[in-house]
Amino acid sequence: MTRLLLMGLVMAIVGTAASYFQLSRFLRADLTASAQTQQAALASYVASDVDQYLSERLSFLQRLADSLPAELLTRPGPLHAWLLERSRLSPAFPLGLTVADTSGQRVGGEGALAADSAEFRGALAGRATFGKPMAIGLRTGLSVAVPVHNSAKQVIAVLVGTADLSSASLLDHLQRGNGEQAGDILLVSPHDRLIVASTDATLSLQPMPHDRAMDGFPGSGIFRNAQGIDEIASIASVPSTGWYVVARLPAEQALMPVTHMQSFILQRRAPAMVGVLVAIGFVVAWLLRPLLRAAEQAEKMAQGEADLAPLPVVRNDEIGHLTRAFNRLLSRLADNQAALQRLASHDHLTGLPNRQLLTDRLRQALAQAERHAMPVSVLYLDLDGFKQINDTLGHEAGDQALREIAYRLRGLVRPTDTVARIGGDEFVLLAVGFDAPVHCAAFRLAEQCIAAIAQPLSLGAADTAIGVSIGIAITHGRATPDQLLAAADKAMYVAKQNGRGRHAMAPLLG
Ligand SMILES: Nc1nc2c(ncn2[C@@H]2O[C@H](COP(=O)(O)OP(=O)(O)OP(=O)(O)O)[C@@H](O)[C@H]2O)c(=O)[nH]1
Repeated sequence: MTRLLLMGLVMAIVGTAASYFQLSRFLRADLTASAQTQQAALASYVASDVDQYLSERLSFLQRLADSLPAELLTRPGPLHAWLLERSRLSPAFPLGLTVADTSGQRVGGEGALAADSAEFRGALAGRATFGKPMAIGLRTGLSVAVPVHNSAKQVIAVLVGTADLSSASLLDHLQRGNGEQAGDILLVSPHDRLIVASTDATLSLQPMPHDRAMDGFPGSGIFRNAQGIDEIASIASVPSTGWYVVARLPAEQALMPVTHMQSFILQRRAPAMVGVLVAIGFVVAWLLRPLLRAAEQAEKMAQGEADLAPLPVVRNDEIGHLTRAFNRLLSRLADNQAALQRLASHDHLTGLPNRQLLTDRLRQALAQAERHAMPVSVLYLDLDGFKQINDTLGHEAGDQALREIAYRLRGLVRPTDTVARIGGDEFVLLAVGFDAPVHCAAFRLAEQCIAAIAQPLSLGAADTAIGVSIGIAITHGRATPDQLLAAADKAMYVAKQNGRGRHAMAPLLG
């Protein structure tokens, strides 16, 4: 039963472990794929939003440059007023609008201006150019420079607008895209190796860390970041600036349902498993109880502590079948035992009790005789001239003669008396409860024996006659079996010496 329970336990553990690992793997793959899709959509949405935000500002600035009256370039006051007026009309460049001549000298307006900056040089070369994001106070500023042309399409000045990248509108885009989920979105300038903006404000304008996502790996995947944490990240580019947007989410966060499912399995399945095991234990114990009882009973029988008796058949199942088969085996064993006992206590030729059984019966008879003051008589018979039958007619005929004589002797006594064969041609009759006078009754029985044995025996072709000498011994119980038999044997010798075919009486024993 312990082995069955152990087997059940192992099966339950293996089943739970298999479902634990299979479900975890399946759920992990599923969640990773859906998180990657989600991050990819988010990154490209934010990237196109940022691109639109910057393109709008660029084209607005270019329109402004194109509408700038050339004569204002020589009149700083009115130019300044013109720029202030445009700033008021549009919040696109809250951190300043500045006009510089081709040597980089500010002509009017306010805000960042650097004659050696890439954007200034780009604009001088006739290209609208984005500058490097920079901190302006607590804000993140981005300078955009566009050329101002004269009617001959020559660059006569540069208009620089400084947009606010930390402005609510840009962050709104990022935060709205980020939604409820943890993780963050970064706007990265690979050229400047700089984080331009992030939903995590502390990362804004920080140097770009070195990891695969940040290095511009296109598409989506699971990456290990600079802190050694696995992230599900997607990258989408912002074409107008060459920047890109990284939408990233800690893998642990994305795979939270896997952790929940695992703890659910461990917390719910473990008690259920214990319950199932207890139930299995009870059922197995109920099923095996008859078998255990039968085994116990059989063990007692084997040890000799209980009699060989059929086991009760409790149920009509396999165990009942086994119990019935065991009972049949038991019955055969009892038969064999009885046959063995009979062989040990009976003469195999005539079927009469042998000397051992005669001695037992004598002991019982003597004990009873002593208690009830009853006489016990023993007649010791030895055939006369039996050897001659063997010698003349053969051993087989001798056997037949012995069987016939045994049969005749049995017919002379009561069922409670004993006729035993104790030697080759020696028989003993044990008779109890003769009427008084006992010796007369014993004589009568002896004469009946002599007469019965004298009857011709049909052995082979001719009838044969045989005689018998009989010694009689009588006691009232105060002799041992051996003493009684020895006395009867001695008397039988007297009968032989007196001429055979007769009986003689031993002196009365106590
Ligand atoms: N056929 C047969 N003969 C047996 C068996 N057991 C013993 N005998 C023979 O019985 C004979 C008994 O010997 P005895 O008692 O000396 O023979 P007996 O001729 O009766 O001699 P007395 O008693 O002096 O008359 C022997 O020849 C044994 O071989 C048996 O089981 N079958």
